[in-house]
Amino acid sequence: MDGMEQMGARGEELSRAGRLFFDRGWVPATAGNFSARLDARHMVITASGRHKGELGAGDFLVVGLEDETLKDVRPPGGKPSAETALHLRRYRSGPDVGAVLHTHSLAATVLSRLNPGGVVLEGYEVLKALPGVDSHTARLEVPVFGNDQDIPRLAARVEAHLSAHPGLPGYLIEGHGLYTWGRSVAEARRHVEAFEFLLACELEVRRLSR
Ligand SMILES: CSCCC(=O)C(=O)COP(=O)(O)O
Ligand SMILES: [Zn+2]
Repeated sequence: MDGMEQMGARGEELSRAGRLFFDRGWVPATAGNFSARLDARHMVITASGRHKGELGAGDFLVVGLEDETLKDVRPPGGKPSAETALHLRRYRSGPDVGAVLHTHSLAATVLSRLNPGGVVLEGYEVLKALPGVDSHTARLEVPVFGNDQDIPRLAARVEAHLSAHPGLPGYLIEGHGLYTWGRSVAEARRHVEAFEFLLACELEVRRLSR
């Protein structure tokens, strides 16, 4: 597959994920952003401000992973996601990161506000959909980072934590949403589905236990 075909194929996968996530209520309004690795030096990412349930071929841009220059802007003049630095830093952490997905569900937003020190998920069978988890008895502490409009500064904080805690499959930003990733768009999408299910369960358990 040449570069253009790669971009089209990854864009199509990301658009399908966007439609699913919008239908589930995980990317309201223009919230969320999605990216996929094209090769060792490039990623494709959603343009800023686009409706993630209605993405088409003109809603993606190619960005260099090392120098961050825009390689292909369609339509010309489009700007990459405001949260591009959070994606770039994930790809730079290693070749196993093939896609990065960010959602803004109600559960992720509310739980991250209630638990700024981290959200603990344990006792759920669906935890096994996440990498490195082989039993419902596992205890996953999902870190919560304070929100920040300075995205490169936020990305630096996130990556410092992730490199000190290798194997973490995702994180939350307080009052904002979920970031997760995978080796492919399909794998990252599975991680979004698992996290969103687990976070919704956790919110419901807490609500019913009051
Ligand atoms: C409308 S939500 C505020 C911005 C945001 O958090 C987000 O995920 C979408 O930003 P983008 O620039 O990627 O459209
Ligand atoms: Zn966001």
